[in-house]
Amino acid sequence: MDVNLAQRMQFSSKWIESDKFYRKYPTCSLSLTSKLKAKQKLPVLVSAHFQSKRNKNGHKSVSLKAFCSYKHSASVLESGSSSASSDESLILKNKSQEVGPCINGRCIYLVGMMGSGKTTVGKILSQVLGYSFCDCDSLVEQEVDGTSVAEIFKLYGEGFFRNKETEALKKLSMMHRLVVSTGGGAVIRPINWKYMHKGISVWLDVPLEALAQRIAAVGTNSRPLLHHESGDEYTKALRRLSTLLEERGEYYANANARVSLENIAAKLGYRDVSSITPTAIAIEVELRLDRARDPLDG
Ligand SMILES: Nc1ncnc2c1ncn2[C@@H]1O[C@H](COP(=O)(O)OP(=O)(O)O)[C@@H](O)[C@H]1O
Ligand SMILES: O=C(O)C1=C[C@@H](OP(=O)(O)O)[C@@H](O)[C@H](O)C1
Repeated sequence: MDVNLAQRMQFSSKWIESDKFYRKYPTCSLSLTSKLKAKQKLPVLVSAHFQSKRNKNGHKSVSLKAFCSYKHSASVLESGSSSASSDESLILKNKSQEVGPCINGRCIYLVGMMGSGKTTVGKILSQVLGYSFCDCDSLVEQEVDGTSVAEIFKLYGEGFFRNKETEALKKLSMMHRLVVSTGGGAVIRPINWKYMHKGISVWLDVPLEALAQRIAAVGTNSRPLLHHESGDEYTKALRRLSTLLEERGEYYANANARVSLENIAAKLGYRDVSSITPTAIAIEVELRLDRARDPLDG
């Protein structure tokens, strides 16, 4: 949606700068034509009525009506609606073009608890950055003749899996232009950090309840560390994940950047983190990569 607005806009009864609007509502696209930029000096009051609805596919649709009043007369400047998901994709693409040269081919390691979205977000990021995607668990499975992670745990134990995971991270650390989805437990070994610090690591910090909901929706079969609990899938996942997070929280904090879903929800005005799309999370990862570039330079 392309709505011409003057410099300031009224939104939800408070005044905000148009550039702040982008930061607060990254799914919205507003632009000033050069003609309107010139007209900014006119004493016009522009206000916008903004409505966001979710359609049956779960995609957010945003409609905006912009009003302009000048010398006691008011008129609708422009109105329209658009799907937030397509806006998000565009923002992500634009941000990738900015961030790409800064990260300069370094690998991106996504760390976080099981179910935090490392694979889902990692695939999206790799695509927009023109990187390859690698799932560290899949690499381990390949190394053990296609045996699944759950089977590896059952047949050879966790120690064997952790050694294979370290070997896989060592191999990956010699590569470039990869987005790596690491296993949730990769953070516990200091040697793994030595490898991951060759690239840029980002912690996807997702509240436990949301993790348990996601995992319960797909079942715990592929996640052997969740097998020992009793109860329904949600309770089982929540109980075990909370112990694991207590043990691991400080290790995740070793990452170069943290993307907190609670913070994204607050920023976007969502009550619940489950409304945040993987694309919106990928945008936030790129914003962090952008900010992380200075201390990482050189
Ligand atoms: N932002 C999101 N909103 C809702 N569900 C998500 C989101 N990100 C991932 N999921 C779902 O959560 C589950 C776990 O995601 P996944 O990417 O496999 O996590 P990880 O690789 O960190 O274990 C999958 O079923 C995925 O579809
Ligand atoms: O948290 C963990 O220790 C694990 C997480 C899993 O990966 P995901 O985080 O991709 O589910 C997998 O590596 C293994 O089941 C152990």
